[in-house]
Amino acid sequence: MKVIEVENLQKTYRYYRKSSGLMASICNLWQRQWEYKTIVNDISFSVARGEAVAFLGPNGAGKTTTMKMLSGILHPSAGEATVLGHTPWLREKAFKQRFAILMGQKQQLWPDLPAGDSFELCRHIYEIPQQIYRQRVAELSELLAISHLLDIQVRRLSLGERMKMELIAALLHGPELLFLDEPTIGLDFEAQRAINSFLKKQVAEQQLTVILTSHNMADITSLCERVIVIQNGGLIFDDAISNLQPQLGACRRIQIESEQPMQRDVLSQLGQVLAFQTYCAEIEVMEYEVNSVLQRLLRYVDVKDIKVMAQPLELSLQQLYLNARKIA
Ligand SMILES: Nc1ncnc2c1ncn2[C@@H]1O[C@H](COP(=O)(O)OP(=O)(O)OP(=O)(O)O)[C@@H](O)[C@H]1O
Repeated sequence: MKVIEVENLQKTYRYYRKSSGLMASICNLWQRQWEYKTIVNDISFSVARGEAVAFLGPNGAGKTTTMKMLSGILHPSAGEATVLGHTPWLREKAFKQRFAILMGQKQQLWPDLPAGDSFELCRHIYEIPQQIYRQRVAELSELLAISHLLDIQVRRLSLGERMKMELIAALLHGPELLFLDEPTIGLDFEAQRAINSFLKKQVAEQQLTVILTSHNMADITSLCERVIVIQNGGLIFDDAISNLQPQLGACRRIQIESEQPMQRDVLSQLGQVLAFQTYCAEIEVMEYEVNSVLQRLLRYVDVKDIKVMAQPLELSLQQLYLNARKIA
């Protein structure tokens, strides 16, 4: 069953440029020079129930704008979208009951109230039956290990604790679809891990559908198997993460530790030298060359230890952005 279906979605903003100074401000009241900027350009994709999809792209690519359209915050300029069987921008009550949006940069809980009070407010807004509400708060706060903090004002919580509270608030009404925009921004490694493993459990056990936007590769690899990439508002990739590298011509990194001093020249004949110190180095080679490079390495270098690693995801993405720019 499809939870999201998007066809030729487009968003163009109309805005005017304003020169600085009082005179320019006065002139602007009569004479405005309108400009148009297409932020999301004709994108189409669909997402099935229970899928966790990473929605990626460089800064300003149009990710948040797309999420805002799919959650009904923004009206598109053209195109169609059906989310959980609803047209999102009609903002029907039945639709609002079935999804949640969580933005790491925006605080949705009342800072002066304890999170528990804000949850009560959510209970009233979403008309959650008392028993189900109590059960969910207990379950979710226990899973995130913050049951003891429910009575503390939100502004007194750490960033990680606040984010966990925000997650509970988003999940209280049992949404089937969750839009996550940079959920772990600014969080330390431990808090990131706790939130990611919690989300993974929700996806696996509750068949929660997740659309995740993040610049943190750990969020993406721990939760999503599929990735949609947009650049300059256009869709440039939609496939399994594991297919991102093959499409680009996958690279491998070889880390070498040597018993004897190594020669940089020798290594540069085998691959691209990424790091070099006398006794350890890292080179990058194409995946299909790995076997022959390893054989030659063992011949020329007195190897103490050797590690072959996949290219980091962020590099694959960078390469994808570059390739798309060249084609455009
Ligand atoms: N109201 C607006 N009027 C004009 N341009 C806008 C408006 N809102 C957003 N933009 C522009 O739309 C572009 C895309 O913004 P958006 O927030 O969707 O990007 P993003 O992919 O989420 O980026 P980031 O990764 O930096 O969060 C940006 O260049 C931004 O300046």
